[in-house]
Amino acid sequence: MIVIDKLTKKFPHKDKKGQKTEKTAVDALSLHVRPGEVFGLLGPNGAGKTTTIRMLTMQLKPTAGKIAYGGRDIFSSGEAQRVKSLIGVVPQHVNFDQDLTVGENMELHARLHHMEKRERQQRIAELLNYVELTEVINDNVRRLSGGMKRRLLIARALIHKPKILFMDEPTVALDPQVRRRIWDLVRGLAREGVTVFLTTHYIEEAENLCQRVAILNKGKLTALDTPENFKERLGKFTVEWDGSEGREYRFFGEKQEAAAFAGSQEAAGGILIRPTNLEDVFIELTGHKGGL
Ligand SMILES: Nc1ncnc2c1ncn2[C@@H]1O[C@H](COP(=O)(O)OP(=O)(O)OP(=O)(O)O)[C@@H](O)[C@H]1O
Repeated sequence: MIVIDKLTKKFPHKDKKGQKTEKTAVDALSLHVRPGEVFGLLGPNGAGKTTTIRMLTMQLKPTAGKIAYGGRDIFSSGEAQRVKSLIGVVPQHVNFDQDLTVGENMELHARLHHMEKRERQQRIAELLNYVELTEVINDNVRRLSGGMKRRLLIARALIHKPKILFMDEPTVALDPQVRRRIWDLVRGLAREGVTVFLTTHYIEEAENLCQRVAILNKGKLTALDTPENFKERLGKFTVEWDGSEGREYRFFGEKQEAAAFAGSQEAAGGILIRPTNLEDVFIELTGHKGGL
């Protein structure tokens, strides 16, 4: 179980006049993630997602608050090694050793985890097979496509069989086909009992992949629920039409209510009744359009 309690990060900041002040990137965030869950942290740019992941992966110390895995505070003394073996990290930006091959990059990471030679070789072969990169084991990492690099990042993060996998924007800038392949990999991991904590600003990703989603806005937890419950709470049916300032939206619990409302708006252009999606929820809660 991941327990996050009033987690806060403030950075030194200079205001417009050049005066020293502080910027709160993460503001008293509290939530739990269950073992084996795929949990999504969704939010617009600058919401504090990366800062949260960096604290969860011990790359950054919180200003206040607590993080515990299996009931133990990750920042208490003597915990670093336990946490390192418990977690795997897929960073937002590719950070391979550019002069090495795919296999050598994996090998380097396995050595960092003090794995023995035979175990290393076996695990590297198994993982490259899992992410379908066996054929490029001897290629320099520079030669990989964006999607292949992402899959290699995932394989590398799994080298020591972590119980919790953190993924920061795992499919950013990938085409939809590659994105779906990565989603399949994540689902497979969850089936094997790995807890996956991911950040994304792709609504579709959260909706398709995550059992529960937390919406972060300006560092604060705005809402937390399953994608289904979010949609149900807003109203499962959406009526949208061309208003005076762009598209307008109304949400309804029952299809008949939506149809009756749409009927009463006959004069409006482009009227449409459709199922509510997580993007509608996101816009209602944050005022931002997602996926940008
Ligand atoms: N090292 C830092 N020093 C100062 N401010 C920072 C630092 N890192 C992040 N911030 C600020 O904290 C806020 C949250 O940033 P963060 O990168 O966590 O957001 P994000 O939700 O991951 O955004 P994106 O989707 O753009 O990656 C932003 O206002 C950012 O400018």
